[in-house]
Amino acid sequence: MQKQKVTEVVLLACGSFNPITNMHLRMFELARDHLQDTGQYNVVKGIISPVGDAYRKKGLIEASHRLEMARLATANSDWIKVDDWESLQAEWLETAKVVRHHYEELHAEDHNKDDVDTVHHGKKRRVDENHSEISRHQERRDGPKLMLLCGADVLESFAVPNLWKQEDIAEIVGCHGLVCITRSGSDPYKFIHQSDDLWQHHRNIHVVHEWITNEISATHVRRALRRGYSVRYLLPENVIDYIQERRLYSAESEQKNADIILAPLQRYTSASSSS
Ligand SMILES: Nc1ncnc2c1ncn2[C@@H]1O[C@H](COP(=O)(O)OP(=O)(O)OP(=O)(O)O)[C@@H](O)[C@H]1O
Ligand SMILES: NC(=O)c1ccc[n+]([C@@H]2O[C@H](COP(=O)(O)O)[C@@H](O)[C@H]2O)c1
Repeated sequence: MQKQKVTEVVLLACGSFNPITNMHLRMFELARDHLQDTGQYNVVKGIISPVGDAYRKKGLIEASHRLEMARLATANSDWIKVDDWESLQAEWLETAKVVRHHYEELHAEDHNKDDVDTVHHGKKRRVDENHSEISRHQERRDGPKLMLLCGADVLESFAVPNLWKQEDIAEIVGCHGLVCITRSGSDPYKFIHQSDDLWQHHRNIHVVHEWITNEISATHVRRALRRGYSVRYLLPENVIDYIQERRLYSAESEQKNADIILAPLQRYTSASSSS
């Protein structure tokens, strides 16, 4: 019997992580179990990429703190790492660009090994050229695949008018892959079924059903913190200590960016809706 080829996978989670919660960590475990159960994949690394301050979401505290909390939360993990590249960018970056950056990093060694002009230089090119380059590259190489890891709310946000560029969704889902964790109130299977664009790539979308309904969200955690309620068991202990020592979340911190009339994402969406 022919042995099935096992592909190495790196999981990338992008988000605010304001703050990181146990659910964010659990997402990685769920995704790894699910992919490895198929017998087709071996998950070798998880990357947490907190969004930069320029995202200007209401209540978003400084990236330096969000990074440090994510580092504390993953200190005991031998496979989940925190990456600061996205958070250090002066401007907000679309997720497709973050995925591209990490894909390039992963394959940088390969690129150095040969002279072939690959996606490494794709940054300056049009996105469709990038797509075919990534596909060609993936066909040629045995290197790890990069998959975006997210909750079902992010998948469903693909349908919010002008929030995501179609070519970005095609690049993320079509060229790389998506692992989506169910959240209560979401139905990712139905969502994928109803979208012709996503259905085209449905084999690249791995839906992981979280049977232990878990609605820990950073919003709930911040709310509890500013009301002085316990958040024990929702976040790692060392993250709670970090927050409490610095009094990071308060009514005041929740008002951060509240006066921003056009946050970068809205600017981008209104620009693309008028073009
Ligand atoms: N309870 C959950 N179940 C499944 N996915 C989750 C859950 N909580 C967060 N995620 C996912 O984690 C990723 C990063 O989350 P992010 O910090 O941006 O969102 P969040 O925890 O929902 O925060 P907020 O409440 O501030 O919007 C996203 O893909 C999000 O969908
Ligand atoms: N067009 C895009 O690439 C796009 C749009 C909306 C959110 N995102 C990303 O999704 C993640 C989660 O965002 P929220 O915390 O706003 O749900 C963030 O990393 C953000 O950068 C990307």
